[in-house]
Amino acid sequence: MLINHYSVFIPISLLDSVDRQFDYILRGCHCSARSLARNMAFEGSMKDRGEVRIHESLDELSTDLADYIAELSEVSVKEHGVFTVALSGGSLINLMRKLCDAPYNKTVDWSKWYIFWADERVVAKTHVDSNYKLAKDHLFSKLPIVPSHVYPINDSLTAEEAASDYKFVIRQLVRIRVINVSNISDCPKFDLILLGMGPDGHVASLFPNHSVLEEKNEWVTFITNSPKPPPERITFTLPVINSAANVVVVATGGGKAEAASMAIDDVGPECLGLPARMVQPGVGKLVWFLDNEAASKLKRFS
Ligand SMILES: O=C1O[C@H](COP(=O)(O)O)[C@@H](O)[C@H](O)[C@H]1O
Repeated sequence: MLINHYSVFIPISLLDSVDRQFDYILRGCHCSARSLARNMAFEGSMKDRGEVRIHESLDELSTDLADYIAELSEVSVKEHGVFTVALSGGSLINLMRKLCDAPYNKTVDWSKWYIFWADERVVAKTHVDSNYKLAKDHLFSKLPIVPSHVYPINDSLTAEEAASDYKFVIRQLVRIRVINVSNISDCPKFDLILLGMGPDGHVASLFPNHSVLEEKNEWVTFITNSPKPPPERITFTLPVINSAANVVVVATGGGKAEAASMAIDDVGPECLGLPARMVQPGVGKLVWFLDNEAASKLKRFS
């Protein structure tokens, strides 16, 4: 027997050690009754840190992530005719791979997708380090996305020029209302910004203790001294990320457990400057997709 996408509240007796700020939902995806217990995933929400979804396996996480993105796409297309989505690079792209499979490849209205990058390495679009190349090779070359709806950075420019050019491109699309405008800032309001998180807690190309975290005026900025190679990058700023209608942060593996705890748990002021913790959409929704390893140091889920 297959049981798909059911939800059941955990008996309160099982939650004795859990802070009551959370509403826990026990959720099984695509699993047989016998394997139910093994395939369970936890889902909870916590004030301004958003919703946290913890998965037993990468396969289950990928399915839930694809479901979630497909749902947001449907809602956005219904509400304003398009789905504007900003991608990151890294492990996120492989975790989005299920979007290329049934049913999503047929059911999602790909013609309405407009694709941007929350951060990009300043390298040629054909370079192995390019976030555009990664997404193209593994995602949108396999999907019927309209080529003119894909907005890579201009790779013939310097980092500074590329950031300013990208901002211009986004501004034009805001002007013609392909991209919505935030009503809490003068920033674009992307329907979805998808972020990975590094073991140091960086998101997009916003690195810990970097002056880029202070940028309040620009939509897109650049760095030339990234602690993670390659050094030259452009990135959405925190005001843009925090103006999105939806932000998803995906982190997997034990190497990210400390950063995940610092980003999500109710911890001391020393964590407040961690880039992943500074992701705090003003009116949008924040959802964390973690596997067990990345969630292993979360106080509230242990
Ligand atoms: O350099 C980058 O790293 C982060 C995290 O990558 P991951 O492989 O650890 O998931 C990524 O989100 C960002 O887009 C990328 O430029």
